[in-house]
Amino acid sequence: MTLTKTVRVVGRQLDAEVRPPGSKSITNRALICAALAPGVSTLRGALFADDTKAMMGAIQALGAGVEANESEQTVVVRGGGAPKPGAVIDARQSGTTSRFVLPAAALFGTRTVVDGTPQLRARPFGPVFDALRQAGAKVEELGEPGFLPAAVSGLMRGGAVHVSGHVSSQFLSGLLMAGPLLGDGLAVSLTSELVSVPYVEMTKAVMAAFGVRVDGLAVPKSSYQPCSYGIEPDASAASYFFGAAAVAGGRVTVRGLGTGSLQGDVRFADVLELMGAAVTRTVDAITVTSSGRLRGIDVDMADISDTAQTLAAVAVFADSPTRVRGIGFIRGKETDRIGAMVTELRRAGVDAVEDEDGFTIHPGEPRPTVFHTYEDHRMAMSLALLGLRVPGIELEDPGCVAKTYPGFFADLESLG
Ligand SMILES: O=C(O)C1=C[C@@H](OP(=O)(O)O)[C@@H](O)[C@H](O)C1
Ligand SMILES: C=C(OP(=O)(O)O)C(=O)O
Repeated sequence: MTLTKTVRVVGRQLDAEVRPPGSKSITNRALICAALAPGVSTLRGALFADDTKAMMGAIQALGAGVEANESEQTVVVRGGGAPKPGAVIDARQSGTTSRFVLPAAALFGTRTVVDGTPQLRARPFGPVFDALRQAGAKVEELGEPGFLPAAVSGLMRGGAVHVSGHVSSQFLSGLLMAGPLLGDGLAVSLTSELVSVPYVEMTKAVMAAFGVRVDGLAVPKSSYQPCSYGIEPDASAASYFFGAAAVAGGRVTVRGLGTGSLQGDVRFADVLELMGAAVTRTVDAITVTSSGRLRGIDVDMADISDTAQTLAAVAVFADSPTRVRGIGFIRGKETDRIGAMVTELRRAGVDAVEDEDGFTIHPGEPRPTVFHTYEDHRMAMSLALLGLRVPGIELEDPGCVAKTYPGFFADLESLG
């Protein structure tokens, strides 16, 4: 029998504050930069979840010392080491870990194997393999061509490389982070339009905190400096709490995220504003207030696609259809997120339509449903929002949220 989680309906207007755990994306960038910085760095406010534990294991395999203190949310990293011959990295389910660690591993010339779960093995890696070869590395594709597992070896020299942008921005971010340690530096050109653009700005900002400058997409040869680095809460995680205010009505404040955030996904609050919610922002908090009455919108989410499923759940309760565009590439994430979301909403009786580059959600009254979650944390966290308003919503395999947010259901229940 599958273990399920029943979501409790919120019977009154919300009035709550929450501080989600640290950003997955910033934690995994800071771990890579700290591993490449000779000396001791301290990361504060780090995320402890499956994806970041995968990265902690990965940088240890690359020779870094890692002292993690989960209750304090700190990670002390001794950087500047090197992998031992025969190193094997298990990136688990984590796209960021695998795509960031491949270029970093190729800096050492030691043969290193990178692999992950069957789900990660089904996600695309061809663009980073090609780019590493252009920079002088040897890449062995040990399974299906273009997919994990793979082994990198041979010393990369760097120089000019071309990489596609339309599949994932993580290829570009991973290359940039390895760039300063290459003999010839690195100058990347994109061969197709970049998705998830704010994540590349985040990459540059974290590199800058560790003393490395990026000019456009060129990284001159330089070196990382160890530092003490504070990590803000996860903005994709925050989208579920903003969504909760929109769905249940009332007010939710997310602490620790504000006008200076490094994360594009804070813009999910702007999307709810377009739907009729009120949003206030300070340097340290974002508050979403809603009457629960929402209008449908037409929106491009190519920059903030991790929040597209959150919007799909919210859009069910709007008074007109919502069309989301620009996110065809999310079919290659933990699951085909467009197909999965449309399938599940339709199972609940909602008129949801799959488009090539997104979906359209028509207003509806979902019926009690046990939702499949497709081993995708964002399917579980998004569909949970329906349960705040509709009785009888259950989620299969609720433990899948551990990929980025092990305490999600406790925090959701803390809202009221
Ligand atoms: O660089 C990052 O930290 C991420 C980039 C995005 O992926 P894509 O660039 O593949 O869209 C996002 O979906 C992922 O959760 C984290
Ligand atoms: C797509 C995601 O993760 P990743 O690509 O890092 O596995 C996500 O967290 O939604």
